[in-house]
Amino acid sequence: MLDNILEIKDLTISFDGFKAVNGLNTSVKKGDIHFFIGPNGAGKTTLLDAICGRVKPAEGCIMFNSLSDVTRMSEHQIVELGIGRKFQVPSVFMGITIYENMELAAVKKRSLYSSLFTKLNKEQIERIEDVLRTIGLYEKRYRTPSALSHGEKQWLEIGMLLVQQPEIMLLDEPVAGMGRKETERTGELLREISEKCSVIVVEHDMEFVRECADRVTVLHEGMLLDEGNMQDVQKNPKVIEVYLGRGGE
Ligand SMILES: Nc1ncnc2c1ncn2[C@@H]1O[C@H](COP(=O)(O)OP(=O)(O)OP(=O)(O)O)[C@@H](O)[C@H]1O
Repeated sequence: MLDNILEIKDLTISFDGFKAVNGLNTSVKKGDIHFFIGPNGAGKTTLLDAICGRVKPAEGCIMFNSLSDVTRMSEHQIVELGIGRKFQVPSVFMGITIYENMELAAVKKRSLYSSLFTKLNKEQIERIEDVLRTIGLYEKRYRTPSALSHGEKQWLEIGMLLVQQPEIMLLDEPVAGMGRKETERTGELLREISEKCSVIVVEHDMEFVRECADRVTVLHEGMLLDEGNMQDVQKNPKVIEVYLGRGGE
């Protein structure tokens, strides 16, 4: 369907015969903030790994814009296609300024070596400044990232993805370690981002999911347990059981 940016069809991912994702069918709509939730080991991170090409499935496909099956593409090709991922492990360079980090990210599609010797054009400079304002770091742009709070560092990483103008942004627990205020600000940021780009989030913070999600998919043992808006999903007895059964919320 045209309003789906991503369609996951019969996806199975095995590790030595163990199915971390098992016959999954779901889709992500253009412009949605779509959360994947579920207890530990449900297969959420493995799914993100498959979308960005880190792992290859045993079966099934992941269609981007109904045209390209990303499971047949390399990680690099998937980035080129417009799917960007923020990992939990930080990827900012601490020894250069926030602005320089953004510059590198803006030309990242080339090699790091050529990035260092490429002058940015006017459009790229404007884009960097726009993104710096969006993530609230414009005033601090000439400082190094070490001066930033935990939340601000996360926003910088989100900004470094955003400046590459992806069509889908994949975020793995973006609010882990943040306080309430920073979490709320992250929610507002994702809302703003979703006007231009679909956002897929793996998350354990249920309050954040409630505040932010357009749509939620609940995974359990690699399979789809429920899907819909958070209000309905959290009432589903099967969903309550898998969370309570594991000492979750
Ligand atoms: N490279 C791997 N080799 C073997 N097993 C793996 C590998 N990666 C993940 N698994 C297993 O697949 C299952 C799903 O893992 P995954 O990390 O996707 O779960 P998750 O839902 O992201 O969990 P969490 O919320 O704890 O991060 C787990 O049982 C995990 O041990």
